[in-house]
Amino acid sequence: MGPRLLCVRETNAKDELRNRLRNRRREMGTAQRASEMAMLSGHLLDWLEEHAPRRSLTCFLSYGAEPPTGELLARLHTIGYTIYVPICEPARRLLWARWHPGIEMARSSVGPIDEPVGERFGPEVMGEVDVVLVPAQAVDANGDRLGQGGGYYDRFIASMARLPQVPTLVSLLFEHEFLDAGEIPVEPFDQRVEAVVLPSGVRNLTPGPRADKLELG
Ligand SMILES: Nc1nc2c(c(=O)[nH]1)N(C=O)[C@@H](CNc1ccc(C(=O)N[C@@H](CCC(=O)O)C(=O)O)cc1)CN2
Ligand SMILES: Nc1ncnc2c1ncn2[C@@H]1O[C@H](COP(=O)(O)OP(=O)(O)OP(=O)(O)O)[C@@H](O)[C@H]1O
Repeated sequence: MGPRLLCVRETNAKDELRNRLRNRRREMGTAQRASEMAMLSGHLLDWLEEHAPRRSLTCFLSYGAEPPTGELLARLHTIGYTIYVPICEPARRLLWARWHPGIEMARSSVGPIDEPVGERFGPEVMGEVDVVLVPAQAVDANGDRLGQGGGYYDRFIASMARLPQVPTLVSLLFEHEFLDAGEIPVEPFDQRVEAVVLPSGVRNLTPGPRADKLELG
């Protein structure tokens, strides 16, 4: 099979898995999502003590049935973290804005979501950031990640390659969203995360060979 056909197959497989995972998140209900998030947040806060010496990170402002980050963000601010959140730009690029409780929000230029007002920062601000919390619908034991399908974080992570130091990439997942190695279909542009935080604890991931790159030669 040629590279182009291979990508069509992987794209369809991703969409199917995304739909299944989205439904499962909705079926969990608010109470279970909140309870898994509370357990996960405890592990994350402990882990950050060692992995975020400058107390600086990025986090997403959750929407829909994502792991709800509201209380985590407030807690991180209280204990002194500098927090950046993603800003959607045209052409599926991300910029970054500082976040703190009560910051004024305004409608995004590209979609029906609200984003903090204030200065925008490019990828170079990641030189000051210890950890990027990467939104995901699922991650497998290789660190391969399935996102919302915009490719925003894949592009952003690729754009950090030229920085002298890159933050640690970590996803927050509900327990059932951590999958066996190879369960996530991958395409050549997909970027991996290094660890996941689950309600049961932190898992550091050991990347296996890339199936896509092998098949494409
Ligand atoms: N909370 C949170 N913020 C986040 C992300 C995220 O996953 N979670 N993102 C992570 O990347 C970025 C936004 N990602 C997005 C991904 C897809 C679409 C979107 O419009 N999807 C349409 C399909 C559009 C199209 O294909 O033309 C849809 O789902 O209907 C919007 C934003 C940045 N901020
Ligand atoms: N580095 C890149 N350069 C150009 N296009 C890219 C790059 N990375 C991803 N894309 C495009 O983004 C699209 C979506 O990718 P993918 O399905 O992996 O998104 P995702 O990782 O689930 O989304 P997100 O990162 O927004 O959470 C792909 O069709 C791909 O063409």
